[in-house]
Amino acid sequence: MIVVKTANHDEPSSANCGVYFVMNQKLAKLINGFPLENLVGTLDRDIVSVAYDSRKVEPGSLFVAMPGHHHDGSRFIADALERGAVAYVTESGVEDMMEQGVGAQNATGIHVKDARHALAWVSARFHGDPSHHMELTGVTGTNGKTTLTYLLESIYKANEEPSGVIGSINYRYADTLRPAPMTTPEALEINRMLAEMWAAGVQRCVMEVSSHSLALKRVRELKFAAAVFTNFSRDHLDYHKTLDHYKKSKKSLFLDCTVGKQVINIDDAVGREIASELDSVTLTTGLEQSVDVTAENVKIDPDGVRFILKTPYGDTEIQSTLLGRHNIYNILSAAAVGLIQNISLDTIARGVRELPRVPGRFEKVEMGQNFIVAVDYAHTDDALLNVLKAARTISSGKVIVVVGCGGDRDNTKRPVMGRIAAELADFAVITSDNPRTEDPNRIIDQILEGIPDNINPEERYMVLPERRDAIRFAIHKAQSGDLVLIAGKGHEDYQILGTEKIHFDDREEAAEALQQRFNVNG
Ligand SMILES: CC(=O)N[C@H]1[C@@H](OP(=O)(O)OP(=O)(O)OC[C@H]2O[C@@H](n3ccc(=O)[nH]c3=O)[C@H](O)[C@@H]2O)O[C@H](CO)[C@@H](O)[C@@H]1O[C@H](C)C(=O)N[C@@H](C)C(=O)N[C@H](CCC(=O)O)C(=O)O
Ligand SMILES: Nc1ncnc2c1ncn2[C@@H]1O[C@H](COP(=O)(O)OP(=O)(O)OP(=O)(O)O)[C@@H](O)[C@H]1O
Ligand SMILES: N[C@H](CCC[C@H](N)C(=O)O)C(=O)O
Ligand SMILES: [Mg+2]
Repeated sequence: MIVVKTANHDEPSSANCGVYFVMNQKLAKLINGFPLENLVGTLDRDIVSVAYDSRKVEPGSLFVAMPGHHHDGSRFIADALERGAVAYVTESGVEDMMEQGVGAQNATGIHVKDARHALAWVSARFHGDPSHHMELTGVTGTNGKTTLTYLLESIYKANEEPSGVIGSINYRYADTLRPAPMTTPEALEINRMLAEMWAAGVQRCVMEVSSHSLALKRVRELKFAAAVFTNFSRDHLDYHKTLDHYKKSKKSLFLDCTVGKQVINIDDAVGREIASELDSVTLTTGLEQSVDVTAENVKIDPDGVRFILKTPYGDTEIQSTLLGRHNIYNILSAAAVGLIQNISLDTIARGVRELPRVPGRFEKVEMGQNFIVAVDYAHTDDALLNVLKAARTISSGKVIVVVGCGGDRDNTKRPVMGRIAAELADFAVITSDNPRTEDPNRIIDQILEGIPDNINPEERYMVLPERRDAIRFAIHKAQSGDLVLIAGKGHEDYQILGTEKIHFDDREEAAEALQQRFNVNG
């Protein structure tokens, strides 16, 4: 094994007046300290950019060839070199590559055991380790991550601080707003964005840390000032295969990454497991156990939640328009992060109060109708269970749910979601979510498999594979005081049919259905 040693890291390349310039970096400095299996060629090279996709290589790039689920990135080294890469990192033997003629153009070949980790390493160094200079909070868990990031962003805003957010809905800081193709992007994009935020004067960033990103080492070389665990339930078994692998990935944020302070919901069994494996936890949260941060005098009604926030730093009254008991957990976690970052209880309470809604999370569609219509991103069985329980406490009449499950994703949750929808709602309309390349009717059959035989389809559920029809049916069925919950797609403004993405927004569809039913605005 070879370990290259050079001087220590510098500050982010260049930052002033909100302008961020990336300077050339020496290859030796980028790879400094990372274990190498072999090295062919010189490290004394200027690197102008890092790329893990050969199609994004430019003259002077370092190309990191990653093992993929469809291709071995090493297949694209020749392409990267043709486009001007001056060095490449690969898990394949560089001498073999040279023998095959790859690298004949005098590029530097670096053989490593773990190219994903190497990408995380060089991406962080190339951008000057921005997470070392900022206060970065990572949020993991099956549900609640996006909601928590919005809460924390609102708390920072109440504290009059600019902040950045990386998560499922978009990536944003200052006046910059980018679409989010992934909840947690690759290490290269994360570090680039953090460096831009830092250069723009943003000191605090909160990011969702998905289980994929942990398993694929996207966040491995980041320094988290704080990490939060929300909860653990079934999801993503298409990728992780076993619940144990999924759990280990989630836990690895706390056990394998650099984390300063921890906020852990120990009402959750996996939260307790993580806490027991750590030497200490900065703040525990929960409603059922003896914890550091909890809620008392809880009131949940159709307008939101109210409670007394009890913390080691004192108590304060919390009011939020976020709905349901699950959101109390999200508020407790956000408040705990605020507290460990020295934000006052008053400011935390204000930040929570001033967040009116989170896009697509129990987002109401209001057209003057006398029943509630809410769009919610519940796409896991636990989320559906929680949101239907919340719906029940909010509705003064019946609860009607529109639900489907995504294709090319975890199919083990389908029958469980079917059972929960049929058991907890008064009426369920089973429909399509994003079928992707699967047959929508097959997905629906798998959902139906979970519905117990004693539930009468005529009275309690029906199938309408076209999502638009399902939404219209539910809205036409609702009576005064009822609640229509449209679950699964939340903020998504598209539907993926096969490999095609069409515009489709549950909120727009619900508004149109209401308009059609009541002939509102014409
Ligand atoms: C399962 C997964 O995460 N896959 C990611 C993975 O794709 P892959 O393994 O299929 O890549 P591949 O096509 O085999 O290619 C291998 C390598 O060759 C490179 N390549 C490919 C073609 C070429 O011409 N040249 C070239 O260099 C690719 O850039 C890649 O680095 O590497 C790609 C490049 O970084 C990612 O875009 C891709 O994420 C896809 C889009 C994805 O859907 N990921 C989802 C599952 C995901 O990450 N989701 C999580 C969780 C969301 C949640 O919690 O709900 C998220 O954080 O978003
Ligand atoms: N703390 C919670 N516990 C259980 N369910 C929750 C919680 N918070 C939100 N939910 C439910 O989960 C859904 C998704 O919430 P949110 O988007 O905040 O989670 P997420 O972890 O970011 O999800 P994703 O993994 O898809 O990014 C919500 O619409 C709601 O139904
Ligand atoms: N980020 C999640 C979102 C799922 C949302 C649901 N609408 C679906 O398409 O399954 C995933 O890709 O698994
Ligand atoms: Mg999310």
